[in-house]
Amino acid sequence: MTGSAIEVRELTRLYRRKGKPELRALDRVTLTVPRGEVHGLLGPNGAGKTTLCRVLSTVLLPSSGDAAVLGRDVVRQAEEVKRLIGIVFGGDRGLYPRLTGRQNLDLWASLYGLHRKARRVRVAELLERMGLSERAEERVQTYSRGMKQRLHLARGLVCDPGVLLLDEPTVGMDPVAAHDFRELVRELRTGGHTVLLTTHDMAEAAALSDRVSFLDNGRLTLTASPEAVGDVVSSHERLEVRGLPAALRARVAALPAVAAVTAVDGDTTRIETETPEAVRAVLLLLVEEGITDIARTRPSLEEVYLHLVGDRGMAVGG
Ligand SMILES: Nc1ncnc2c1ncn2[C@@H]1O[C@H](COP(=O)(O)OP(=O)(O)OP(=O)(O)O)[C@@H](O)[C@H]1O
Repeated sequence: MTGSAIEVRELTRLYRRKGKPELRALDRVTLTVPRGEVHGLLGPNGAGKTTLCRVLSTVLLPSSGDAAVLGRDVVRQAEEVKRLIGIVFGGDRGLYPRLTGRQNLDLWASLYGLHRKARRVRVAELLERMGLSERAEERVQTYSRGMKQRLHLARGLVCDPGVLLLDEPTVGMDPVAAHDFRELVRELRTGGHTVLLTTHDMAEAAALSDRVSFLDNGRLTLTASPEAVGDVVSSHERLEVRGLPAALRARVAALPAVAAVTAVDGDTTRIETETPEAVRAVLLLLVEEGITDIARTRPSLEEVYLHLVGDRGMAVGG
């Protein structure tokens, strides 16, 4: 395979389930992430993001297709791949709560075969970088979620990996902790690391990523720069109209490229459109019918994301 950081070709992963048909968690996924890129992998719950991370980190075997990290095949060269990647999961998984922050990192570094002296230096350096030095001698169970997550990131960086897999790293964090964490990811990118960031937070992906991909039901539906995602956003608009009679509501809903017409409250109707022409057509019709109480707004990134993935994406932001 090529010199890309991550190269995935026609990757399929099935899960066998008792008494049910096999579940296709990844369905012929093809993705190339060049070295030094922060790549956002977006998708609703169950889209297959974690499965892809697991295959890349050699924990799960592909059912078919290929995946390589820094040119090493995840199946045939699994041991090499393990040394080239760092994995950071959201939540509490993988930390020992009764050990201190320093002990956790030291343990991890010893698993990577770092000797005592090198370990001490590396662990101190990472604690400092993550802003955890002051609390390093305290048990992890006393840490806030944001601190745990920074410790996770430090753990992922112990072996100075070329490729970092961040799986929902800011899930459950308060906004300040999430902001600080994102700053760290930006620093990593400046330092030349390649990052695959899985998230269902579209705004986070857009803020951090050079490119983003959308995974839905195991299929990769789109890979684009966040700016291009912005184009998707700007082609969607939302009108909020007061006093729209039911008969007129039905006529609006029947116009081409009108995505949704929903009641917001007793008197307000929300009309979502997918093209600039649709906005014009709706406005013309409303004005013709004497309806003038209309507000135009842009949907949030999350809302566009919902459009892309449908109601399977209802857990967005959750
Ligand atoms: N060990 C397993 N056995 C059977 N099905 C599984 C297993 N692990 C995951 N799945 C299923 O595979 C699909 C993809 O799951 P995966 O965890 O990769 O999604 P995800 O995008 O990471 O979701 P989330 O955002 O909820 O973490 C889901 O339908 C899930 O229920």
